[in-house]
Amino acid sequence: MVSQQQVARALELVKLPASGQSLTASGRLSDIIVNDGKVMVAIAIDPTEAAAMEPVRLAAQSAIGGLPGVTQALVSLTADRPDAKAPQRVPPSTQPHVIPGRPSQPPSPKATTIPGVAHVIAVASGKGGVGKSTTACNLALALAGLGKRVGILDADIYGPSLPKLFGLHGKPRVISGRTLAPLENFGVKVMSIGFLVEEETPMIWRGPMVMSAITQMLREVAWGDLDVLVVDMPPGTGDAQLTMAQATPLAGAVIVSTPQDLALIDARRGVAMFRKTEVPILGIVENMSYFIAPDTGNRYDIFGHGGARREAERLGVPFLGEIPLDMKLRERSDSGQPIVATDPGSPNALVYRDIAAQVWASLTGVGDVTIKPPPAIVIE
Ligand SMILES: Nc1ncnc2c1ncn2[C@@H]1O[C@H](COP(=O)(O)OP(=O)(O)OP(=O)(O)O)[C@@H](O)[C@H]1O
Repeated sequence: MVSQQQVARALELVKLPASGQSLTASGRLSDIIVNDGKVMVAIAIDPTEAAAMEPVRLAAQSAIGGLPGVTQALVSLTADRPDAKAPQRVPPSTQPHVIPGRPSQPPSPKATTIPGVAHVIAVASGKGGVGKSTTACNLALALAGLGKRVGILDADIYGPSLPKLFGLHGKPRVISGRTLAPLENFGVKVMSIGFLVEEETPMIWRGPMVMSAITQMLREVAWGDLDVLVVDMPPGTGDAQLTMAQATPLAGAVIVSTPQDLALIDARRGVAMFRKTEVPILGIVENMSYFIAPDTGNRYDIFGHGGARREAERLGVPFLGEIPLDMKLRERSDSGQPIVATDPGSPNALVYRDIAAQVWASLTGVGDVTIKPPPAIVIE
């Protein structure tokens, strides 16, 4: 098993071009994270040094990769965003590897697009546990059901749930160099940090490391041609989420909330965060909106149904739909059999399809998306 000390020693042999100083002694290294053969480290740079430091990054990566016991080395350059009064541009060819640090001066420069990907959308929530990942998963499947080419990226790297939701296990195949092949199920391409680290591993990340991991999953994955890439964002509206919203070329954001006042306050923060970064709000989804008792058919508004619709009206953003609290939905999600893929004709799957149609219409400006019921299966 490789240790942090061994990595630090290996990086002593990598020298900075200008001063000849060793990388380890330069004070530019972040914490070295070693996790079951995978090593992650970031090098702090000034944005103007991006091109000059790229060979250093590559040298560091191969020095770490050459250590016995290392299965994967991820080295990234990280830069604090330059002061707005004195904008400094990073050469486009090196942009993908430069990760902004703690943001200080909104708005940010727009992130570069991902070749082959027409629209990147975020699914976000102001707070955790409201069903953001469940919504992202079923929205992606519903978009695929509308005939779109869809990928989904798990940016919720503190608690990646897409492997479970999509019933996917195993490691992504390395296609060439650093490029990974996404995994695929139900016709949707999926990439998650959960494929790269063991399930039970506690994930301790520093801000720049979060960005570096997400940036690599965005840009060093062979997504191919996609109509939509859905990004399951980390929950919350802190610096990590703001930086993420700035560094990703987002065409829009879907906010997921439960109907309670407390959740709605957080959802409002989510809307404000995307507005600040000039990302259009595609709309708000109310999850766990109501509950229909399966035995009696009685309806219960457990969390006070309708709050998200009112909030959307107040904020002047579209209200996309209501997903009930539903045991079958939870069971299917938890067993890797998402409802839109495995029971596409069910009422809840149709709600997701309706939400997907509205999202697609907003992205493309096409308002005539009609929802056809899925084909009936005839057994003769
Ligand atoms: N409409 C629903 N009905 C029943 N259960 C649901 C519903 N939506 C989500 N759940 C369940 O709630 C739990 C949390 O959902 P999910 O992981 O999607 O939330 P999240 O907001 O992404 O959470 P986190 O912030 O922890 O990533 C899961 O067990 C999921 O199956």
